[in-house]
Amino acid sequence: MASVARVDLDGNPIKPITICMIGAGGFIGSHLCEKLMSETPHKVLALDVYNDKIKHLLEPENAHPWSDRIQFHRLNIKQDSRLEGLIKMADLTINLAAICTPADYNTRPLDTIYSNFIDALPVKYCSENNKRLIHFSTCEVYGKTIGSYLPKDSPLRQDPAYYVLKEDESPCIFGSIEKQRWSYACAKQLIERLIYAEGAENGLEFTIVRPFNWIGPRMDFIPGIDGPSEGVPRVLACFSNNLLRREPLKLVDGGQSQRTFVYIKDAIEAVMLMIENPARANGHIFNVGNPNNEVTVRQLGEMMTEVYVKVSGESKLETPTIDVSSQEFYGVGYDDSDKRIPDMTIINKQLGWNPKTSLWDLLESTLTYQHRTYAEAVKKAISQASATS
Ligand SMILES: NC(=O)c1ccc[n+]([C@@H]2O[C@H](COP(=O)([O-])OP(=O)(O)OC[C@H]3O[C@@H](n4cnc5c(N)ncnc54)[C@H](O)[C@@H]3O)[C@@H](O)[C@H]2O)c1
Ligand SMILES: O=C(O)[C@H]1O[C@H](OP(=O)(O)OP(=O)(O)OC[C@H]2O[C@@H](n3ccc(=O)[nH]c3=O)[C@H](O)[C@@H]2O)[C@H](O)[C@@H](O)[C@@H]1O
Repeated sequence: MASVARVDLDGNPIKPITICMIGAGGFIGSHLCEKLMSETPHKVLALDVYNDKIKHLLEPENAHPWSDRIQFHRLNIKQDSRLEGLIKMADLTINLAAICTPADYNTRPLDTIYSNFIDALPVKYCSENNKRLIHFSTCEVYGKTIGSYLPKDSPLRQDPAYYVLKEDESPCIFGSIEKQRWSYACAKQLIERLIYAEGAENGLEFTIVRPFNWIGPRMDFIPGIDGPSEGVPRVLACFSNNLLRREPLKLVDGGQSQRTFVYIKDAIEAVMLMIENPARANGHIFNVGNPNNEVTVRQLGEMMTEVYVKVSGESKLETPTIDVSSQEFYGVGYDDSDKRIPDMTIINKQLGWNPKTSLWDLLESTLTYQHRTYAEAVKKAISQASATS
């Protein structure tokens, strides 16, 4: 409870602070706001163009005990003179705002680069006003592994030195310029360098977070239900949509790419430690992921299919997956990260954080949420579409 004395990792009492959270209405922001409201005394100035995912925290009729600790400001950081004032009112700024769905990187590369680099004005305002910044980057800054460039049968591909991703050692390896997939990773890399330089030259107190595929409830949207019918969200929402509609899951280029997935609730614990332990978090870049939850995308699809059968009580399709080329699914200029295993040394040492939830368990709670939230709406949309066709 907020009234119980809370201490940081060094045993010092934690003082209540005001946080300016940009992109608070998104997937990660909504979970972070929820945690801050229910378990801490901190105040949040929540900035976003949308607030659907945090409405439950804002509605006054729910008479929440935290209603005087969260304030929503609807604004687009591209063009709003209120931004600097809000950053000045806070002790800490957390910047989550970004275009971060791969389907946009090669089809809307300009918007992607502007959103992830040019629009990151909060860096300048934090530096000029001596405010602490926690900035969300991405594991995509590592790009492809060194191992992916070795011959297919090279035994070195099995050596962790060629694939484990380390904040202070691994290079950033992107494809050629016409592979516009890398527009996002490259913009994120440059903003990391800018933040690092502000730290080195102007004393900006910063922490950079590199999330490795955080997943859970409220991630992205279900096309045609709470997002555009033609929209392509990230893989969790794509596969959830297929399962809800009883369609085969589409495996891009055979689903051979590998990912490690971490449960959003575990990852939020890591962000809380960063917020409340500035002396341990400032000046660091942190991988936040779960190296134990590695699967190929094909294995993810198979596991989601099994879990969905369990939580929905529906039968499995005869053909649960189909292969689709990346060109067909994402268009020209797509490319992929082959494998993403986070090294955990720095986050273990500085914050003592470790993820807890297995992939099966996190999929079970997430797909239970997806089924409860969307199954009826999807059925209705399908029957309406068949009635009008
Ligand atoms: N979810 C992950 O696993 C993951 C992985 C790597 C990196 N990240 C990074 O974490 C951050 C948050 O990711 P997320 O998954 O919550 O994404 P999200 O799309 O759900 O949230 C981003 C939020 O930012 C808002 N936003 C974007 N541009 C804005 C603008 N100009 N003005 C105001 N608000 C704006 C959006 O409306 C959205 O609510 C992003 O920077 C993303 O690159 C996330
Ligand atoms: O979440 C992260 O850590 C980062 O990675 C994501 O990139 P990626 O993992 O490639 O995004 P997804 O859309 O979730 O795709 C994962 C894999 O599934 C595949 N996929 C996706 C959707 C689908 O229907 N089928 C399918 O096989 C993709 O080709 C890719 O190999 C996004 O770039 C960001 O959200 C973020 O920075």
